Amino acid sequence: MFDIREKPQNVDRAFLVGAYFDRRKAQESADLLEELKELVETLGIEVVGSELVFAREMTARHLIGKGKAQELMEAARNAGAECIVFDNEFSPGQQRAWESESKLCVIDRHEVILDIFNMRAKTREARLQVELARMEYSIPRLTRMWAHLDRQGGGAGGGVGGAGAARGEGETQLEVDRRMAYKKLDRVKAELEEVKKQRDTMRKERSRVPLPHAAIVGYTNAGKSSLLNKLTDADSYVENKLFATLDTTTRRMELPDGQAMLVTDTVGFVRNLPHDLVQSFRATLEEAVLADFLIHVVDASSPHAFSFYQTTTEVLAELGAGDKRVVLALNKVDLADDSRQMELRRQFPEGIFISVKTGQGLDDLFHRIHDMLIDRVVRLDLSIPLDRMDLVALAHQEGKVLTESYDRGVADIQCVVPKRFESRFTEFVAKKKKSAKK
Ligand SMILES: Nc1nc2c(ncn2[C@@H]2O[C@H](COP(=O)(O)OP(=O)(O)OP(=O)(O)O)[C@@H](O)[C@H]2O)c(=O)[nH]1
Ligand SMILES: [Mg+2]
Repeated sequence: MFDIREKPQNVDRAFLVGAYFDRRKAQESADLLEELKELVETLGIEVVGSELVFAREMTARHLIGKGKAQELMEAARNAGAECIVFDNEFSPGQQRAWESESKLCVIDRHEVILDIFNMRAKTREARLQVELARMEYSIPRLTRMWAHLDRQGGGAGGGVGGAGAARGEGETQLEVDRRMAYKKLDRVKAELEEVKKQRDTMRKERSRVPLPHAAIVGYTNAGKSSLLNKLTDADSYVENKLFATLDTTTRRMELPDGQAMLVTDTVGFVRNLPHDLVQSFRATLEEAVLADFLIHVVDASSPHAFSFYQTTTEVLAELGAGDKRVVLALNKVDLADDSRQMELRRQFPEGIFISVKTGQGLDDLFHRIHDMLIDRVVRLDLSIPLDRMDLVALAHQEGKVLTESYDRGVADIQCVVPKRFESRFTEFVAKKKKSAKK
């Protein structure tokens, strides 16, 4: 069988490297390296050292200059690291070069995130999505895996290839491995399709009850699951960890005025999230794309709040949810002092300060959500001819019919329907009755 390396499990100490090639990016790269530290620690790996490197140009073999590369390898070894983690994305070739010269395992940010996702994925769908993303990442790196096995004296039969992977004539072992890997990839894709179909069915079931639907989105650790729990008395998995949630949970909630709606919790975003990982979580995030509006949660206590906010909006745009209406909730305001709050007010004039922990600001949030629901529906007075009874049926099905009467081949109805259906009815909007002025 084709297996993906479970490398970080064998690694206890890591040395981090972040390289930047434009002096203006110094601060951003330093922040990202700090975040990488958190990501690596999430995997249970101790960070024994790190270095931020400025390089004038990228090189094909080591990404950065050879002398600097050797210096870093030396530093990593001296610090007792078993692994070098790069904040930049590596080509498979660059990764190989670093590994063979440093004799340490070398991974990049992409692989760290894949491993965290792998650790966290719980439902079948999330597991399949992660497996798919990891396979897509690993296949171009198969030569490297194979080299590892060779070195361990494992060779044929172990890890890659295996039973049923008989080598065709003129086929190298590597080609056999690739063929097997692609076969497995297709299997996982097919299985995922199946799960998606089930999810679609569930969604259709849900849309039969025409409840408004909001999705909670935001950077990882912002407090999305906490907010869902607070809003719905639900029991979503809350933890002070990155990517605690990898599946979407949809729950019903009631606003203080008794109005019901659905709320979905989603996976958190992170800067430099591998593109294919975003793609593979597209299905899960579809909930966000299909929701009537979004509740964007930002961790107000983080000095990086604004850049977290930007990342989330960028990923949302990439997913096709860029033009959704948004309620912006600046959470954890209990941890932000007055001057910080003033700064946030400048950065996010439309934001609502909340604290899921203390309950502060939740009433404001409810109000804003309530406002969102009001302009989601439209009230119509209609005169529909009887040969268009399908529209009367549509009004019943998708909205609420308030009054209904039949007279001389025409159905007069007053109804409230979701805005997206309004255009279907415009032709039959009742002319205003002539006012009896004369
Ligand atoms: N001080 C404070 N902590 C909060 C607040 N809201 C959430 N937290 C904490 O923030 C951490 C992250 O909360 P989660 O709800 O798991 O965050 P999330 O956005 O769902 O995170 P992921 O699922 O990892 O993307 C937890 O330790 C929460 O207890 C708040 O208003 N104030
Ligand atoms: Mg969560």
